[in-house]
Amino acid sequence: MKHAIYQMDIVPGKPEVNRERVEAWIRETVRNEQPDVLVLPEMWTTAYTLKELEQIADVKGEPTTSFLQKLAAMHKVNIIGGSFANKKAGNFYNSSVVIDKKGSVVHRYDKIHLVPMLDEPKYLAGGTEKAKVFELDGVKMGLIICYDLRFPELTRSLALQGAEILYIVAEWPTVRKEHWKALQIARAIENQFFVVSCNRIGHYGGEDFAGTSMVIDPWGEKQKVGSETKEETIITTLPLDIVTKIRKDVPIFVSRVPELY
Ligand SMILES: NC(=O)CCC(=O)C(=O)O
Repeated sequence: MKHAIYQMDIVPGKPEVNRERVEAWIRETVRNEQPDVLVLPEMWTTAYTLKELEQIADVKGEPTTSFLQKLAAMHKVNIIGGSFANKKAGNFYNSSVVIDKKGSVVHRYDKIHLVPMLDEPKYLAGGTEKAKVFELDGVKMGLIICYDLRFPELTRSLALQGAEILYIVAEWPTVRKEHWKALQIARAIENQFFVVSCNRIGHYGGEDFAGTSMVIDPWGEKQKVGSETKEETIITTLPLDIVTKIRKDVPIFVSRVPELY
């Protein structure tokens, strides 16, 4: 399964400009690489311009969802749609969508854990739905958003539902970059799935963002690591057959004794 990850430098508060950039990136990446799955970062339409959300957030997932649906169907490519600020029933959420090659929405997720260090709880409401896996091309997958990475209970639940790939879409600051790297490797090893992350690069609101988007295999080996300083596209093909082999060789899902903890 070939992936293209867009480690994007987001233009703050300019959804139209960011959508134009994403459209051009998708067109070019599909033409050059013919990937099966494209991956975008967290809050890629606006960055963390939380004070401006009333003016620039999506409403009930639009226009971003239709925009991604049109591009997925046109280019026959699956899209892990990163996340975007989204107004629903009077609250703002950090929402993600996943679109398949036909342009159908196969998954929606609102970020459950809001990050205090970037003021999310002041401006956003946390998701209230149980996290679920979804399928693209017959493969079970899970998706979390940035700060969610610190909560192993969430990713374990996705692994127990059968996820073979965990996507992490992020705007993770450089100041905590060692946490970003170590936690992703831990999640891959403890759940024996691939971790594919897409972090933004660049600066906003006094923060530098860490880039270092990663592809980690279920053994914990880094297959690809993005730059810490520049926008780039990371291309990788995941050998999914190793998930079953590793789960057989180190059978943690058989050895668990959840009734004791
Ligand atoms: N956008 C985020 O959720 C950032 C998370 C973060 O900075 C951290 O967990 O540290």
